[in-house]
Amino acid sequence: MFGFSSDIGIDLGTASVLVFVKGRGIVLQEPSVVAIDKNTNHILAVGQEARRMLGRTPGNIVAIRPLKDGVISDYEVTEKMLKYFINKTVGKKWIFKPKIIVCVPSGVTEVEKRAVIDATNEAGAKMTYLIEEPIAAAIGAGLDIAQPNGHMIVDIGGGTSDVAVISLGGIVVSNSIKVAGDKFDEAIIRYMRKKHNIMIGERTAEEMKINIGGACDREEEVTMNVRGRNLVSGLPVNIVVGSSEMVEALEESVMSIADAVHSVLEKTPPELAADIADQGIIMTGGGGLLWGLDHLISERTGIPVRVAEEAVSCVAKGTGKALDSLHLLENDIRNSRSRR
Ligand SMILES: Nc1ncnc2c1ncn2[C@@H]1O[C@H](COP(=O)(O)OP(=O)(O)OP(=O)(O)O)[C@@H](O)[C@H]1O
Repeated sequence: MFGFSSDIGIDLGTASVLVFVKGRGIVLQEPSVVAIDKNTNHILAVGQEARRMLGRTPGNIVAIRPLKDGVISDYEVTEKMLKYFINKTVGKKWIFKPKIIVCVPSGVTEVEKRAVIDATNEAGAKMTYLIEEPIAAAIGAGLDIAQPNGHMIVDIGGGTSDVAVISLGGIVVSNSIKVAGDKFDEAIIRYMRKKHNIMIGERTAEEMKINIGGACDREEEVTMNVRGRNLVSGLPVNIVVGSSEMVEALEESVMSIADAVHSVLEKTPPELAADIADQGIIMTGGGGLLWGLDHLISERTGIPVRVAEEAVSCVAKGTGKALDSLHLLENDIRNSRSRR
């Protein structure tokens, strides 16, 4: 059965992929994970199903996260994953191929941009456009970025934290660091190994971050039962971990994000800095939901911080909305040659 395709916005994230279809909104949100049979090179599962396999695969199966630190680390697998998600969204056979906008972190190099464009074209786009993450996040957070008014966006994803000052539809000052949600998880794994002699998996670390993690101490300590493997005995163990321990584990990562925000503010022209001081900083992305991070950045900068509504889907929504203004955003969106 042949179908008509609609234009698509994709937030191609390190942790998850979100797909926005014009007229339908966000239609897909799945982890950026692919499970592959190493012997045959066949894809066994993509997204949610593949994520369940992370850390639990037999020798011949590998569960891969093809994006690392906000950029494509495994090109072929990224292309296959994109193909799968695009097919899942619009079907396999189109009369017209869709135009696709993909969102990339503000710090990506030309080579990395090219890799995203090629993978998307290979996956079936008629034309691929790129939009920088902070611009998409700002549009998704409902800001009117076309005005001569300074806005600061802090988008904390899985692989990168993007800090940007936006005015008149463009980025004036920005910084992108490879410290975000994934580094929080790694810090928790390291902490558990050092302090408790326990090895935990990535998924457990993420659960701990979401349930008891924090950038500063809570009024009331919360705890979680954590399962792992004792490094000395090699046996499975259960221990109770408290939220104040997580503050200690995450301190260094959280501080580098606060430093990045501070350094962008230092480089911001005074008029725009005054606008930001009036309106506050907007935080988006899943990593921005870390308990108390808004509070910590606000304390460090003296500027109020607001976490955007639906912080995780903000970038995808903004990418989708940008489909309506491709002509207006031509300066920020890099066009690519279409492929046959
Ligand atoms: N409530 C929460 N508290 C803390 N972290 C969270 C919460 N919810 C999600 N996260 C984290 O947010 C991160 C994913 O965020 P998001 O989906 O915005 O990233 P991404 O767009 O895939 O990554 P990137 O933009 O770096 O490519 C993950 O590290 C996830 O563990």
